[in-house]
Amino acid sequence: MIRFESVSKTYDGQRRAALDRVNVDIDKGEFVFLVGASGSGKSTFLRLILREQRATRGKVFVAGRDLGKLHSWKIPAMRRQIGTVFQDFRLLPNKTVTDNVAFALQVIGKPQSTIKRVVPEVLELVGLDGKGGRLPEELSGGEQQRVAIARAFVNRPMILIADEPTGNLDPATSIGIMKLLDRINRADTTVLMATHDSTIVDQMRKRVIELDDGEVVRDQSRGVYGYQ
Ligand SMILES: Nc1ncnc2c1ncn2[C@@H]1O[C@H](COP(=O)(O)OP(=O)(O)OP(=O)(O)O)[C@@H](O)[C@H]1O
Repeated sequence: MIRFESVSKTYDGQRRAALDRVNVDIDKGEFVFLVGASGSGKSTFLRLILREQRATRGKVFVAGRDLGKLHSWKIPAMRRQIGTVFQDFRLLPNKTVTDNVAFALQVIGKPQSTIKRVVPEVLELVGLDGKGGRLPEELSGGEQQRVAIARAFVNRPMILIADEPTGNLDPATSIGIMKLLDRINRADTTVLMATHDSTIVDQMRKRVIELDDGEVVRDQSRGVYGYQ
């Protein structure tokens, strides 16, 4: 589903590579934690998958497509297959929960009848039924993150990328969010999550890929946050 073949990325004007000859193969339906110190290259790794950045050397494949050869007009369609969730939720503050989720479908041209049917379904899936009429500011942080996950998942993407999704949440709320991501993963969505949350990584026992200074220094199935 995601394949990095000897991928290096050096940002313009930088001497050090943000990613250095990275080889990674992630299968459909896997759940993968991406860990590493600040500046180790996690966000760069995620940006390459979204084609927000291009590899300086090597090849990145998503769903069999070589992103280096992807025409720029094909990028939006490729990105539609990837849901994204961030630490800071990134909801539209003046839109209700329902409208935040519906908007994701409107922009890709889904008919109103589909939107009316699908949005309540996904809100129920994330545990927000009955809260569709609220504004983001009327929700807790955990609930706001559930809206963001609903929005990322409503189009049933093949891949869900989560960049520090529990970074702003307390431990109990974080567990709820992880249960939700686990459920989404069980529905055959490949989940890739960058995190500093060692408790979560240690509890979940999923595959762990660790970056250090742009290099993969560990790739462990059923791993923990740090070395054992
Ligand atoms: N747009 C950019 N231009 C130049 N250098 C960059 C850019 N983005 C990141 N870098 C550099 O690339 C390296 C990797 O950064 P990256 O953001 O991928 O790390 P990270 O692991 O996601 O860090 P964090 O956990 O703090 O989010 C760092 O040295 C950073 O300074």
